[in-house]
Amino acid sequence: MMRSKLLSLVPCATGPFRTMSTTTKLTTVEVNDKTGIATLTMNRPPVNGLNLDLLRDLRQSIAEIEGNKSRGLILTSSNPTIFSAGLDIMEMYKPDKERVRAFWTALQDAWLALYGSSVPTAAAINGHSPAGGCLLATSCEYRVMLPKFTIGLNETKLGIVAPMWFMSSFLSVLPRREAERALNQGRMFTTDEALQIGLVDEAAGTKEEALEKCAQFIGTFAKVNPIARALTKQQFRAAELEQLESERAQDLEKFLFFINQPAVQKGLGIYLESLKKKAKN
Ligand SMILES: CCCCCCCC/C=C\C/C=C/C(=O)SCCNC(=O)CCNC(=O)[C@H](O)C(C)(C)COP(=O)(O)OP(=O)(O)OC[C@H]1O[C@@H](n2cnc3c(N)ncnc32)[C@H](O)[C@@H]1OP(=O)(O)O
Repeated sequence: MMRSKLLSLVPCATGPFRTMSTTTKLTTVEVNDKTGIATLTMNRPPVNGLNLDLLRDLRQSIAEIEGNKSRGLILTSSNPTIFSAGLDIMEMYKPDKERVRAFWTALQDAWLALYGSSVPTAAAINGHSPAGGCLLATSCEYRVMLPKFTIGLNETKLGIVAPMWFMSSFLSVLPRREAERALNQGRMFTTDEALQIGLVDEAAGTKEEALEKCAQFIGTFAKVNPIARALTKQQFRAAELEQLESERAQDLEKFLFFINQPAVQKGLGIYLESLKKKAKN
């Protein structure tokens, strides 16, 4: 994919300074040359639905951030009210056989890249973050969320089951008892509830404040040996990463089998209709 490079002047909390910015249609990477922190912004209107292209783009941007020696990665959204609406249901509803395989493989790749990233990661959750959106946020090491939005793994409410590795990310943030209950209920948490339970680490009043708090978190590693930090993080996350790495073919087949069940297709169709009806009103 062609990626246009440009240098731009952007305002930020500590004043305007130069950032190196790489833009594709679906994500933007901006590296602040003072802090060395990269901001990875999802930009797929209307709701940052995670489709094949966005997932591939995310993975490519994560690799680029690791390759350019950034000091950390902040994941956020260009949409002022939606971090990500999760997986694009259109990829799973009446799917094309080859595309849906590529889609799930791209999701596995994106998760492995983000959860296993060697750089410190934080999510500035500047909007709603259901299901796959929550997966991305909980794959990061730190979360800062803006008020009056919701976050959670709501899969059971859609009649689908969050795979084990979705649960792994959730479990790396929440105590097992809370995680199990929330997943079984398909519960969406408000910002206040998420803060209270520990699903997010901090609340912020504005996106700028959220980005600043994420940068402060990444700054806490300034005096830590980066190789020791990265290896320590990898050791913590190795079991979950290895599990998906070793079972990804079976995971794909399980997904395909599940998603092709007539009852699941029917449920997704009804859910899509309800979303579209709501959007019209
Ligand atoms: C035994 C083991 C078996 C293992 C099998 C594994 C199977 C597991 C498979 C998958 C796991 C699934 C993970 C997911 O992420 S599923 C997606 C879940 N997401 C949601 O439920 C969110 C749905 N969306 C919303 O709640 C809202 O849209 C919102 C809060 C994000 C934003 O609200 P608002 O700003 O009011 O926008 P609209 O609702 O009006 O939406 C605008 C537009 O976008 C469409 N849309 C919204 N979300 C999605 C989506 N996730 N996918 C596709 N399209 C979406 C919506 O329909 C509107 O469209 P329009 O009418 O054409 O404009």
